[in-house]
Amino acid sequence: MTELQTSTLLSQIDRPSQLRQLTPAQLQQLAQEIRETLIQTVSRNGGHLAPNLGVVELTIALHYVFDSACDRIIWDVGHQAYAHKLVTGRRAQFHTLRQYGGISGFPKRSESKYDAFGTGHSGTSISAALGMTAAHSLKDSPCRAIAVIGDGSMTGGMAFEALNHAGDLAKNLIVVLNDNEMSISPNVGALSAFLSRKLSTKSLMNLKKEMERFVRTIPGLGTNIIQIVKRSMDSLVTFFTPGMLFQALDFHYIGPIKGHRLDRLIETLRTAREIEGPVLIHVMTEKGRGYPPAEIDPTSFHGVGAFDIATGKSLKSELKSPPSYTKVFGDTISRLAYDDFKVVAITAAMLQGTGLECYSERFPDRFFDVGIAEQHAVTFAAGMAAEGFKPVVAVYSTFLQRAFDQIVHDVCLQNLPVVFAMDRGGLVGEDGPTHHGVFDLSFLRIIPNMILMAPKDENELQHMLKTALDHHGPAAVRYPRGNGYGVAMDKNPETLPVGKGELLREGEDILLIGIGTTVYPAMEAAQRLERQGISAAVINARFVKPLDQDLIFDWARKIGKIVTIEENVLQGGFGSAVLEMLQEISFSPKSFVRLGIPDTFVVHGPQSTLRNLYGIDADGIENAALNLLNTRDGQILHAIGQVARR
Ligand SMILES: Cc1ncc(C[n+]2csc(CCOP(=O)(O)OP(=O)(O)O)c2C)c(N)n1
Ligand SMILES: CC(=O)[C@@H](O)[C@H](O)COP(=O)(O)O
Ligand SMILES: [Mg+2]
Repeated sequence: MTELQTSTLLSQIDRPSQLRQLTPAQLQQLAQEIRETLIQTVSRNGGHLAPNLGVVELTIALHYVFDSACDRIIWDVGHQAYAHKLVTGRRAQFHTLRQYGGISGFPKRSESKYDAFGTGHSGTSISAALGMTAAHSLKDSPCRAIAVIGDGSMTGGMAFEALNHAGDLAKNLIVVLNDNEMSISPNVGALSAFLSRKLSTKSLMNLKKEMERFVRTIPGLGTNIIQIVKRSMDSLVTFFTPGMLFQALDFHYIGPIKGHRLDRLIETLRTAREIEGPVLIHVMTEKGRGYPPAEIDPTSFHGVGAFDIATGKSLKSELKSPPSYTKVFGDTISRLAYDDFKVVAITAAMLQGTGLECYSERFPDRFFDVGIAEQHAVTFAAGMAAEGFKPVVAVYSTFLQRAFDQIVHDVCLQNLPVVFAMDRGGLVGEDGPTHHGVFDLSFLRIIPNMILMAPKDENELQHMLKTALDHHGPAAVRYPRGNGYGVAMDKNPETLPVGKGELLREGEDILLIGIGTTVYPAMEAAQRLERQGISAAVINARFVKPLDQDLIFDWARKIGKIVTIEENVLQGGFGSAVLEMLQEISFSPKSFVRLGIPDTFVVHGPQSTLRNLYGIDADGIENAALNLLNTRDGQILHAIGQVARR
């Protein structure tokens, strides 16, 4: 073996096969260098620090044992793939992590041949790895597929569907269960409790040793009897440990293994590679390992903004900023739950992210964290609604996508009063295409019985939540990632008239109709247009469904030139709804432009950059309005997102 002679080993690793040239001591040193790089980079760019620090040794071991040019390593969620990126040829770009134009914070097939499968949503790795394993077998390929899944992600139904199928297929799949006893917050559920039976495992191991010793002291027992006792003790140990579950699913179970011991990991992975049939390796790791602030508070360091390395403190300005929409949601729902004991809140492992921490402390009996199980969350809510409760499913827009059928079949078809509080609606920023919540207006507005609204600011959010809870059927409120505008908050949340928008500004030349985050930019564009002698009317639609037909038709008829603006895909979204409504009443506007996200997956980058890119900020709306006013009457322009700049 040629040893690499350098103090910075990482700078010499251009491809994973080079890891095999390193000595055990060098591999340890590399782990240290990777940790330093992770801390440095994430402290500047933000990102998922604690999950990544926890899998440094596991990443090295996987790339050491497997030939990742051929074998497929699939990272579940993919928020822990930074070390993988560092050793697979992206070291030089790593400083651009999560930045616009830079490398993604998640595995991405278009970014590297080593990113075997794109991820961002939880629970997909075992299915994908099993699909690859089945494909390899059909192709007669020797390549292996390895799913690396966290204990949190293992709480999702899809992971179990895949395990069930894998046991049946009996192919050579390897699943690495990365157990740090944490989801974003401490992991919940019976499975989690079962997996963490380590103490009992230890005591059972001791018991086993003692029994063996004892049996050997009994005179006259032949080796056969001793072997039988030993074997029964082995099954006893497995029976009372996590192995039992996976063995019942026809997996070979190995573990629990210490996940920061490179030698153990390498040895175990080598063993697993030689086993016929599906194998599950249970690896115990520590979230945040090697950076004390993250070890102490792995939840805050799960995903962080820029921070000071010495103190671990956020570098976000200390200046008082307006409350986030998430905070306003949490405060409002607590208030509404105080007034009405039938209000219950449900999260799918996003306690902090959805702003339910205070609520969960005040109303522990009426709070349910179901694990990373959005589909179950929705049908669970439907069950509670059927019994007269008013469930609020607090969920990121992007994660609700996977519960579409539950919304249709279990909630809307039965017209049950479930409230969907959809945080992170619209462009979320640095997490990128896996996390942008830009489809919800389209996929929810097509479902009968659903009402769907989006607030223009944080004050309107509290009113919409009250409106949703007062409604006698399914209701969805969609709001963005980030802070409100700092507007005055009305003292009490009020019920808004369902299906009514508001006219914010009268005008004569052009009509701007915004929804949610696009309303204030539309107002700003209108002010800029006014300075150029153009009079723009602005409507805040408030509801995507039902639309305020009277208000929109009234102004559409008066002005005839219309721009709709939405932070959603144009396909089937808000603008489409307005067009359909006008067509239904046989009204043809003189010209019509829809601004929104075109038929594409939006990359990662700051929200402001992305909004500008797709022309849904004040600049874009102003430009679109000027372009439209320069066109001949009688033209219906179906703008596709980016509008040509003047
Ligand atoms: C479908 C879905 N729901 C929610 C999330 C948000 N989320 C990202 S990571 C995470 C926790 C994952 O826990 P685990 O798999 O144990 O990984 P760890 O962070 O502990 O390494 C959650 C809930 C997601 N990515 N996908
Ligand atoms: C990986 C994942 O899905 C979450 O950690 C997500 O990145 C959180 O996003 P927010 O930062 O918007 O809460
Ligand atoms: Mg975990």
